[in-house]
Amino acid sequence: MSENLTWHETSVGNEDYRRKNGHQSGVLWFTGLSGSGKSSIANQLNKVLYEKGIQSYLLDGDNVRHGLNADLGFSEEDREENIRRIGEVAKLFADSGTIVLTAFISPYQKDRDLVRASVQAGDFIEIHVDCPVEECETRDPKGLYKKARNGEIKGFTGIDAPYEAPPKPELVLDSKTHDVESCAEQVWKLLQKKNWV
Ligand SMILES: Nc1ncnc2c1ncn2[C@@H]1O[C@H](COP(=O)(O)OS(=O)(=O)O)[C@@H](OP(=O)(O)O)[C@H]1O
Ligand SMILES: Nc1ncnc2c1ncn2[C@@H]1O[C@H](COP(=O)(O)OP(=O)(O)O)[C@@H](O)[C@H]1O
Repeated sequence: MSENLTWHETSVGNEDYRRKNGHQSGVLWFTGLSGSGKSSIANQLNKVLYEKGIQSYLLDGDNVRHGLNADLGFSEEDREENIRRIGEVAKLFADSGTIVLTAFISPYQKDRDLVRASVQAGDFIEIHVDCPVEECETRDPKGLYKKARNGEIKGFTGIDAPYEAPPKPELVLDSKTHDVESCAEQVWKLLQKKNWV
């Protein structure tokens, strides 16, 4: 970090935004294999939140890699930096009173833990979108598993790059046996139980 920097306190803060919005803010961190359903479920939940008048925003893997993280690839170091930057952005959204939904593979537990540790205690909900790799490969919505099997993509998560399933997530969604709406509904119920909404 550069020297000669001073943190500025702002006159309007997180509690003010939360009071104005009438709900809690924080990070809903969806993690799982490619094709497990992170984007579909987070999108569905975001729609539900929007329709209920809740201040929310979805940060999605492919989209963020088109802009903010366009310089990053899929080595372990680049994935770490990808998640670090997304964590910083998510933190800013949460600070602004928003429920931010993130849909990234985020395969390493240490990277997810760093994001959790960077926000206020209780403001991070880790959601494992759990789906066997065989099912993800059958779905293969973008044809990437096929490419990975053909050797056209190297270091593909679940094929020849690791995915560390979270040992203690706040929620596990079984997206093989539950449809998108039902998975989104489970997250909504958790938000109610935790008095976020
Ligand atoms: N090598 C490799 N491994 C995994 N995924 C790959 C790879 N190359 C490209 N893609 C596409 O990039 C999307 C994953 O980006 P993420 O930013 O979520 O990845 S990570 O969290 O940094 O691991 C992922 O999107 P999702 O399918 O939505 O998960 C893929 O479309
Ligand atoms: N229960 C489910 N939850 C989420 N996606 C599902 C489910 N069942 C089938 N799908 C399909 O699986 C694919 C998941 O793709 P996507 O949401 O892009 O996953 P990810 O963001 O994890 O890569 C979509 O084509 C979706 O329609």
